[in-house]
Amino acid sequence: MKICIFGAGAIGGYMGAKLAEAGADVSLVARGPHLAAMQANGLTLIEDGQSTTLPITASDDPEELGPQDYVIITLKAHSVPPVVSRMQPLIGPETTVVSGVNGVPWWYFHKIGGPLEGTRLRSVDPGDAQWEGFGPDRVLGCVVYPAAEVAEPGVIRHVEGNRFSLGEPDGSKSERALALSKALAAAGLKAPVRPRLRDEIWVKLWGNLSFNPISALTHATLEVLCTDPGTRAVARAMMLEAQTIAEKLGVKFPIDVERRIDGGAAVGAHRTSMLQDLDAGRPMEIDALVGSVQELGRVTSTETPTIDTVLALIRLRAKSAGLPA
Ligand SMILES: NC(=O)C1=CN([C@@H]2O[C@H](COP(=O)(O)OP(=O)(O)OC[C@H]3O[C@@H](n4cnc5c(N)ncnc54)[C@H](OP(=O)(O)O)[C@@H]3O)[C@@H](O)[C@H]2O)C=CC1
Ligand SMILES: CC(C)(CO)C(=O)C(=O)O
Repeated sequence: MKICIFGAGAIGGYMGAKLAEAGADVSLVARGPHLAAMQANGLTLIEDGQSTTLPITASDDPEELGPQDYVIITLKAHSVPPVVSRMQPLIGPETTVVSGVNGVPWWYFHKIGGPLEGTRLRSVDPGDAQWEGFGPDRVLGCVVYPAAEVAEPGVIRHVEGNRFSLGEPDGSKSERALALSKALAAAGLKAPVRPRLRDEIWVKLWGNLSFNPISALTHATLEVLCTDPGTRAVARAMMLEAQTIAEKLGVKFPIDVERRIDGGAAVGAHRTSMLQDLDAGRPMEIDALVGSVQELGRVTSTETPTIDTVLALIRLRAKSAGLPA
């Protein structure tokens, strides 16, 4: 089984290192100093205080790697549409594309059934680049739970978690989903195949939708913003608007908003990825995490006053920092 991880930074590097360690046929697409370091020295994973360096196939040229059984995309959401055409050499007739990206996935309305079947999402797939360039039938969904970072070029530090939930858009336990799940499990990762992946997408998205922009606007850690009564109320209002949208789309939430916010507080003094991106002058995943939910609000005729307000503020914050909004 040939697996290529496209955009092998923190999450893709972590998954790639675990697969390589287990002897899988895995290659990574990366760029810049991180790629150069992996090509020169291999990929180093720091996990549980132990550092392991592995030889790895890494390239910035998909032509060199050729068609794959699985292409696992672990780019930031906004980085995907511009590189769909560059990914084509990795894609053969049987290739499965796994979308390991936070936020509402571009394939959300594929095989959902009902009147919204096939609806495209401009916020996450402008110009239908992924819908047309991959084709939704190739897609296997993925919710990414681990936290990791690129400690220095070529070096991935695992922070916590090892679950990558997988799910077919139609909820089936397909052969391709089960085979990937087995390969990831053999690498020591948890990769359950879920019949209702969209439910998990929303529980994760609840946090990213609200905690991420609030942290970037206030520079507060998760612990602080989830316990401060004012910002907790803003997060709650955003999450309740999202819940109304999701339930109209058939989602069942296994927990309530208060428990989700308490879970955020329990993570402690974490600076969300959006705050880290803002501080580092990198584009933030605003459209995938917040704009997409506003778009789903329009699609389901749901009012989203708090999401609209926070989205306007975070977009302006990005603009003032000279970043894409
Ligand atoms: N990190 C985490 O703990 C978690 C992340 N996620 C989600 O996972 C996804 C990936 O995040 P993360 O791993 O943190 O992101 P990273 O930025 O660490 O990884 C993406 C990598 O792709 C590279 N890249 C970008 N464009 C290209 C290109 N055209 N060709 C080759 N390489 C490219 C980037 O290089 P460069 O640095 O030069 O841009 C970077 O190394 C996001 O959606 C994120 O929200 C989810 C859970 C936790
Ligand atoms: C906020 C958190 C921890 C989960 O909601 C996250 O995923 C992020 O920092 O992007």
